[in-house]
Amino acid sequence: MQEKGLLIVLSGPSGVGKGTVRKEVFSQPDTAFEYSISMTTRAPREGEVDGVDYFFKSREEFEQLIKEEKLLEYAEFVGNYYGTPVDYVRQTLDSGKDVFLEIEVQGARQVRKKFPDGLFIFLVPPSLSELKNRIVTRGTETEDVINNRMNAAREELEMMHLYDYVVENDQVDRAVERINAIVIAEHLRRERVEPRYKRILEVD
Ligand SMILES: Nc1ncnc2c1ncn2[C@@H]1O[C@H](COP(=O)(O)OP(=O)(O)OP(=O)(O)O)[C@@H](O)[C@H]1O
Ligand SMILES: Nc1nc2c(ncn2[C@@H]2O[C@H](COP(=O)(O)O)[C@@H](O)[C@H]2O)c(=O)[nH]1
Repeated sequence: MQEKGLLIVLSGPSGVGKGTVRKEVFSQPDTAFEYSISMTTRAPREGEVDGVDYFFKSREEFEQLIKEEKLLEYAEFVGNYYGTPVDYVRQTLDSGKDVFLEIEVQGARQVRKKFPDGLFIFLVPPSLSELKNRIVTRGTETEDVINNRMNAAREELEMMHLYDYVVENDQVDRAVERINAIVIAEHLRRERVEPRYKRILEVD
């Protein structure tokens, strides 16, 4: 029987660098994870592409997806819906590949209930002031939205004890190294060799 893949959930407060770290993980040529593209009702930011960054949906379309139980989890975050397509995640895990979700904390809690054996990683900033600095510097949010996201961040940081690992995003490359090391260790703990390392065991 095909061994199932590992569900890896990267979460943390808005602006901590989840998207940046995730993009760096996926820019590595030997990455062994499949990224699950989320659905959202948020308007695309400059440069964002439908089907690459998100599947952009109207509120009506999103609520229909909820009704049809097409989402593994969903949450309303600072006025917009975000959710993970369930069929993609289940099919990819069943094919033996690891799936990587980058989602906020309410959604991560829902996933934990459905996938208690998933690997849950919480990304933290070096400090709250650095977190604010990162959201402000990104330049994508209005002052009101920044304040709402900072208020949400304080509550979200209190959830870090619910995760398997906490990773500080002081520098992107260091955070990526830590995440890769955690995934390798988790595969070994579960007595599986991560697919990208199987070649080392191949006999010449
Ligand atoms: N280690 C880091 N050091 C300095 N700046 C960083 C670091 N990681 C990310 N950033 C910057 O912080 C800003 C926020 O990063 P990013 O958009 O990846 O955060 P996020 O957690 O995905 O946010 P959101 O949850 O709002 O989508 C970006 O401008 C990014 O370039
Ligand atoms: N619960 C979910 N949260 C998600 C999903 N996809 C992204 N996100 C998170 O939403 C916030 C805001 O994202 P932004 O792109 O508007 O800055 C951020 O924390 C994302 O990680 C999802 O499918 N489910």
